[in-house]
Amino acid sequence: MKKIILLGYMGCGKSTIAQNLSKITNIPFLDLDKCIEKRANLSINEIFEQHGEVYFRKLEHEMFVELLQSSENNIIGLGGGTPCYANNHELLKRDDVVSVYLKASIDTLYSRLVHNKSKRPLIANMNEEEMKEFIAKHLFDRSFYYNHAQHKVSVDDKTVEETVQDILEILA
Ligand SMILES: Nc1ncnc2c1ncn2[C@@H]1O[C@H](COP(=O)(O)OP(=O)(O)OP(=O)(O)O)[C@@H](O)[C@H]1O
Ligand SMILES: O=C(O)C1=C[C@@H](O)[C@@H](O)[C@H](O)C1
Ligand SMILES: [Mg+2]
Repeated sequence: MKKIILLGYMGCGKSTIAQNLSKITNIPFLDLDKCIEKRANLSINEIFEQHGEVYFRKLEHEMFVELLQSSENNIIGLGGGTPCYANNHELLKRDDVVSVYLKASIDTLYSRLVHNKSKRPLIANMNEEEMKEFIAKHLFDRSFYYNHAQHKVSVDDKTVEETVQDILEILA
């Protein structure tokens, strides 16, 4: 069975959707951010603060490659930036994976992130106006990489269950 990779911008629902998909399919879920935190014994925020983003991106790439190398069946939820560094986007095209971009609009992302930004170091210190502009520009830059996924699922105005159903149809 192929590994299932969920990707997309911060707050698009990778962790939430992957957990629910995992319950239905009985395929174990691995969250790349959580794997990195465990390996470094630090939170994502602490890694950024103590070692900087470049160090984080290196760890992120190594951990992603390691997860892909394991023979276990998994659903892997990537970090929001994973496809955009270290040529990770090329790994989304591999024959032994099914990669799905959870595509969310700027408004959807903003409304999900605005009250829930403290654990996300890239936006933690922004006010609401700064955040909206940041998301718009950042999403534009990152879309090139996200679009390397094999499949795209729009998550706007959908419940968790509806998005999970869309992914099950891709996997069928
Ligand atoms: N229909 C929905 N689908 C997914 N998440 C939703 C939905 N409606 C609300 N949410 C909320 O949006 C947030 C999505 O956050 P989640 O941590 O799953 O995103 P993420 O893509 O993993 O972000 P990050 O890249 O920062 O890890 C959660 O708080 C979740 O409860
Ligand atoms: O979008 C990003 O670059 C990030 C998203 C999170 O999942 C974490 O991987 C980290 O906060 C960086
Ligand atoms: Mg997540």
